[in-house]
Amino acid sequence: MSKPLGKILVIDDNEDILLAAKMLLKKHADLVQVESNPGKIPFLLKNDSYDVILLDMNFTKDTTSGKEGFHWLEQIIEIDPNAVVVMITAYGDVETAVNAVKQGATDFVLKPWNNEKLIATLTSAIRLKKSYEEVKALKEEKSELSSALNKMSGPEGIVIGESEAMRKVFALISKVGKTDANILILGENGTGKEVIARAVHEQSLRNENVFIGVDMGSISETLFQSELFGHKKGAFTDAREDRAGRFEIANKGTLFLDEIGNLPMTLQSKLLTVLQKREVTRVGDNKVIPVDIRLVCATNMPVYEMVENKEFRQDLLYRINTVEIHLPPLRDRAEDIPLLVSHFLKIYANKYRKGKMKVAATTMKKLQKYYWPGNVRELQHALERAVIMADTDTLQPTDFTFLVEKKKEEEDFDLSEFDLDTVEKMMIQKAVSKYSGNISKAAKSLGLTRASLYRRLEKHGL
Ligand SMILES: Nc1ncnc2c1ncn2[C@@H]1O[C@H](COP(=O)(O)OP(=O)(O)OP(=O)(O)O)[C@@H](O)[C@H]1O
Repeated sequence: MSKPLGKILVIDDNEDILLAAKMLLKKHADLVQVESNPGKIPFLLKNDSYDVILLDMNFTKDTTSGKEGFHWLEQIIEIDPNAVVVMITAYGDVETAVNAVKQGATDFVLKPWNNEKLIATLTSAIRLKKSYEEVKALKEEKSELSSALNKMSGPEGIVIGESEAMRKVFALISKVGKTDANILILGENGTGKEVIARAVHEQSLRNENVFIGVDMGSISETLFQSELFGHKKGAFTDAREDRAGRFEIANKGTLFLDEIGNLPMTLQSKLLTVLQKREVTRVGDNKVIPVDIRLVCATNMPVYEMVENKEFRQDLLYRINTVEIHLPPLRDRAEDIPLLVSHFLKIYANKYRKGKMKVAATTMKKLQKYYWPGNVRELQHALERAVIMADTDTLQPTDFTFLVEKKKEEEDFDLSEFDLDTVEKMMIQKAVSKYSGNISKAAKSLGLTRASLYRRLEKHGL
């Protein structure tokens, strides 16, 4: 356990004072760094951070003006505006010391000091620094919270579903919600991964604390570390303020890393290190900050295939997937559609002041038959649009003509999921079947000669 005085820097040109300070303070502090040359202050502060700095007022022998003390105090505060500086001043020179406090010092001690008094002064100075830091962290958390709350102003929050698949999901959430197990939510776009992540947080013991989401797919490589781990003022050109990262802000709460499958390999290892150690260091700083978070990740990418293709780190996957929640696509749980429809209908009829609205039975059938490539999100938007455009209070199938039927096979054919060889094989199969085995026509449609199509048929064992 760390000692009450933490890390102390003592600057005095009198070696006897430094020795006495070191002997006394080392029992109460984790580190006592002593320095007789104040010119080294900038170097020392750039390479380490101190909980309190004990600074002599007068350095050049026989000088009692305190000028040098003021100079170095100013330098320290310029480097670290939150530094806690306790001035050492000669007996009888209280006036100068009071001026130093006016200029930013936290307190002062008189030379020769009383040991107990010195410890007490330093202890309350440290306490003051801690409360500065807490206020600062609270301010940062507050601003993050309000922006997170703004993003939540949509109809999120309630999880709708009564299908067998969704019941299983709910049962799993109530089983693992109260544990701190890492959760990986897998599902297509718009299936409700974020809604489920919030539900996990609501059911957890952390629900009085924050839920912080990060879209890993939209963070640029350069901003990754600063966004997630924070930065110190001046760490890079745009770092105008000290800033807490998402990990720090989520402390004691839930951190939701969305689209984790989109994270480049180089950043995956950085993330893994933090998840293993459960501590972060802000960019440009060397202070290690422990973080206590519950981790929930989500992706629509085939992470297991990605591991096989060396596009996703296996060790990272095993770190995040203690419990997996699979969200089935909406087309596989059409029995949830009527509930979702009435949920969104209520919200949008209310929002657009349309009074009570309903959907015709034929419309519901159409909606239940549709393929919903964008899942619940697409259904939600379809209803919003239909409500806005409707002239009567009953939505008819014609109110949804904008939904274009797509064949399942076409949807399944997502080129980005296959390698070149597989895509070639699929294209050939498609062409041959389209032209009912007519090789000349299939070859022509593929832009190949008959001979080269035959060669490829052989290569793919077709
Ligand atoms: N079961 C549900 N009950 C109520 N609303 C839902 C449900 N599932 C999804 N939604 C709504 O659908 C929209 C999309 O949900 P969400 O953002 O959670 O999906 P996602 O899977 O995280 O999407 P993406 O993969 O694009 O990030 C949201 O507006 C959400 O409120």
